[in-house]
Amino acid sequence: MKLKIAIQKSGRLNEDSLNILKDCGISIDNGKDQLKASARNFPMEVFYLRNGDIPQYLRDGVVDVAIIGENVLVEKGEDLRIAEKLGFSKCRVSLAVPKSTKYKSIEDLQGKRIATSYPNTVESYLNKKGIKAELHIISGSVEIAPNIGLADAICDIVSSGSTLFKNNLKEVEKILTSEAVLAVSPKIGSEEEEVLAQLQFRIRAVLSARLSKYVLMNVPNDSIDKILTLLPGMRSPTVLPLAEEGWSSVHTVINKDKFWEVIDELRQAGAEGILVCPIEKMVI
Ligand SMILES: Nc1ncnc2c1ncn2[C@@H]1O[C@H](COP(=O)(O)OP(=O)(O)OP(=O)(O)O)[C@@H](O)[C@H]1O
Ligand SMILES: O=P(O)(O)OC[C@H]1O[C@H](OP(=O)(O)OP(=O)(O)O)[C@H](O)[C@@H]1O
Ligand SMILES: [Mg+2]
Repeated sequence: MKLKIAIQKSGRLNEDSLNILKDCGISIDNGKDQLKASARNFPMEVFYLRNGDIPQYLRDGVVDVAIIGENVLVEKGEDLRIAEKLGFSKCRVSLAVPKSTKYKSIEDLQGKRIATSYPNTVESYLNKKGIKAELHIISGSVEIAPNIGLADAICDIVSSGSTLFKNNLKEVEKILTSEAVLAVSPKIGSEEEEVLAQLQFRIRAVLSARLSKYVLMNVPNDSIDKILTLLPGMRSPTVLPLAEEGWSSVHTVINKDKFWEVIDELRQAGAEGILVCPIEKMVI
């Protein structure tokens, strides 16, 4: 028995999906043109598929789990269960109009033409707002549509906003936010569920580690109390005496973003020789 997992064959999610499996200690025979590969050291079989086809494969039980953009689930797989959010490929799905359009509210889209690759997502958003519009479904390069007279507005993925900017468009409504997720087939068997639980355990250890840093610093003993109040997110830091009298080494795990917020205060409080190290795995 093997857990069948789908990942995107090529595109935005492919590399990060393979990386997270690798960080989970799972090595996959990497045949570039293969559509299916086996893991060497974990009961898993990998299927390389188009992101957009994955919800149907999950529903049919062709695969047990998949790494997929949350936005695709909203569009085509609202019935499917999300087991884990994976923290990469963060983006949003938004409505945008030409910069020159005077836009006050969603009412301005009443009766307008909207180009999109995500018709269900747009349709349900507009329905909720009581707006009727004409949808033009296109599969790519959506942002070009207003410039060639095909549409008055678009709905597509936005990340940095540079594609909108280059096409003279402005974002006017944020419909949803998305990131890569691990989605589960409703037909998954009980043995496969057990493997999935092992996989999730590993994924959580990898994701926690990615968010954290191991920090070490030398601190004069009379500053230890002050330093400990500055270090957020720790339960119990380790304090060890240095060979030099009157000094200690303080070790702790810290959220990687928090570190920059407190670095100046740590130094002012007397911390020296601060080391920030990556953590490979973290089991909480
Ligand atoms: N610019 C972006 N920044 C961050 N994430 C993105 C961006 N564009 C797309 N994504 C996310 O990556 C997923 C895959 O996008 P990509 O463009 O590679 O494939 P696709 O054309 O949607 O799918 P398919 O595999 O069916 O061809 C999207 O569903 C979305 O969740
Ligand atoms: O806000 P930005 O950072 O510019 O990202 C948004 C763009 O990224 C995606 O396209 P992608 O590059 O995947 O090309 P595609 O249309 O061929 O899928 C998406 O469809 C947007 O066009
Ligand atoms: Mg794309």
